[in-house]
Amino acid sequence: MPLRLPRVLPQSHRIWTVQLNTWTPFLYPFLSPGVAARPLTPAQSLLWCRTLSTTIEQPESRNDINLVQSQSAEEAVELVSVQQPQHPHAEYSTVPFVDMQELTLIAGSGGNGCVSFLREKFIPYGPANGGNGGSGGSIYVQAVYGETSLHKLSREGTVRAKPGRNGKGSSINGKRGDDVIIRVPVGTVVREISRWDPVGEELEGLQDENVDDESKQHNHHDRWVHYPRSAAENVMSENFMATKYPKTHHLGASTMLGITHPRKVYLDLSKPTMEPVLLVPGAPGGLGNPNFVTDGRRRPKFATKGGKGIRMKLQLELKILADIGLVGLPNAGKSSFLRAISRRKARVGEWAFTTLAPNIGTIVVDERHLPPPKPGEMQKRLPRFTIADIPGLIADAHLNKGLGHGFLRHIERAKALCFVIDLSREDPVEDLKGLWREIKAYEQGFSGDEGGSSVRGMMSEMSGEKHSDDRFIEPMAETHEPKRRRTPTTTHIRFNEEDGTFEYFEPESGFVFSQKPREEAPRMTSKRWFVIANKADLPDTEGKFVALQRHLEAEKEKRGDGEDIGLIPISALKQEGVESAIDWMKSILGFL
Ligand SMILES: Nc1nc2c(ncn2[C@@H]2O[C@H](COP(=O)(O)OP(=O)(O)OP(=O)(O)O)[C@@H](O)[C@H]2O)c(=O)[nH]1
Ligand SMILES: [Mg+2]
Repeated sequence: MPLRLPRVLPQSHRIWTVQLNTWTPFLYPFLSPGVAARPLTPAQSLLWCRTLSTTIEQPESRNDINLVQSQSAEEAVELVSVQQPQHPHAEYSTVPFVDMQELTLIAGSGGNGCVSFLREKFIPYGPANGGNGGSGGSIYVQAVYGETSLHKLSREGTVRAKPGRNGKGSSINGKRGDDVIIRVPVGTVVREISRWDPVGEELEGLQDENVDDESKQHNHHDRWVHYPRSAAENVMSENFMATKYPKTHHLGASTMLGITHPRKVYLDLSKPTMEPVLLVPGAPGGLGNPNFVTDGRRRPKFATKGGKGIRMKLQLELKILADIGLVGLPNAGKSSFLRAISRRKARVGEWAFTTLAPNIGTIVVDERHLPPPKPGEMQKRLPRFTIADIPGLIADAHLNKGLGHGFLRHIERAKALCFVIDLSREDPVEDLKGLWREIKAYEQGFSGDEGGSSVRGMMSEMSGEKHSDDRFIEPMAETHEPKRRRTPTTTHIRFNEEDGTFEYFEPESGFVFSQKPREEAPRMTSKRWFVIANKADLPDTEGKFVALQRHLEAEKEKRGDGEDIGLIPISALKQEGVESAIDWMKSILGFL
């Protein structure tokens, strides 16, 4: 009878040590060319089975690791190479991550005006009563908590607002087209690339917000109007148009856009926005024939067509907001460290570039148990801070080596940088210097990828600008959905003017939290920073730690401000020393 081998081993019997000479040829034939060509004989298969049944089972906890290690010197040697944690796949977050996205917006076209006359018995030539066309829907953007990536938008490519309906007889005006609100994560920068009038020609004569021109930067907000939704509606309302811009109806949508957005759109949504902010206004509707009645022309037999919706191409760039950013070479143990100090299940692997997208871990500073809120009261949120783990940097990352240094944008606004250094590497001091070189190259906007550099330079120049009305937001909402209501909803998030906090409702838990708005972030090289010397559990790392210590003392001398640069030896794997690392973070962020 042929021997049947189990195809998948049960989880509890995962192999930790194996006798290479018996099963390697079976799984990895290329490792042993002599045996590779031959299939296993039943006797060999039997031997392989027996080997499996006598292997050491995967320990369930770290204590078990120690137990197993202490069994015998020989087994311990074999275990050294395999004692890395094996996290089940289910632990890893699978939410896709997109931090750069281009979008084309198409505002709604206006409905046509109607030609109609009153028809009633005994009134042979009734007056004109054609309704106006409804204006097209506008497109707005709103930054909300609860969104973490631009991936929902990446499915879209083009966002269209609904067109206005045509006017009807009996003076019935056409319905307005529904608006669209694009919801983006807090930390998104919105930048206009180009806009087209409905005929398809690019609009000219628009001035870019140019970083070279310093005077422009300084009073950027004095001259640059970003309309919150209510103001935008006012601007677009018929009365406003009729009184201030009587010819707008005839000039069409591009004139309207020229009024609402005289310059290219540049929005730095580093805080939640109270109201959706206007990106492109819907085109005005056409006028019905009563608008053209004059003394000499009592019964005009014409009306105007609605304007065509304007198009705008945008670039959205997400810069995740975290209080502390982890910077390190691949494999330094950044994700292991994040795992050790927070509940974030970041993927850990013994190969470079395990992390391909940023992970954010949250640390609750004070673990007190807060009593549930009394009826009508809000639950206060415990003080907390966030840490961003980004993919590793390698030397010359700014020349697009490895994953490049683009992920640094996610820690650009962090309050402090935490360098994670691997003590098992040859020269940790040189590693630290290399990381600084990359950070400086990033700050100078130097990038191997041509397209990104100027944008990045521009954005880092402009980051930190304040935006006006950031008070009410809706978290956890659909990325964009047609908005039927005309007034913004204010139930989910409220800005508490007294203590300067945002209070917001978390639908899942039913709790209401409050959070302080973020302060301005310092530039990369002027941020506070400290070093975590990881893998201190490995032998022969003391000398390297001392060398690192000397280097930082010399740096402190150079800086001359007398402030210590933190250097904390830890083992992220064994969770040793991580408490001091957390304390250091707390003190930097002002929690201690
Ligand atoms: N001995 C020892 N190994 C560690 C320690 N911390 C992490 N490691 C191992 O180092 C390897 C890399 O760990 P990761 O946390 O994935 O490193 P990373 O810096 O996130 O790597 P990338 O995501 O590739 O940039 C894994 O095999 C870890 O188990 C430690 O304190 N001691
Ligand atoms: Mg990682």
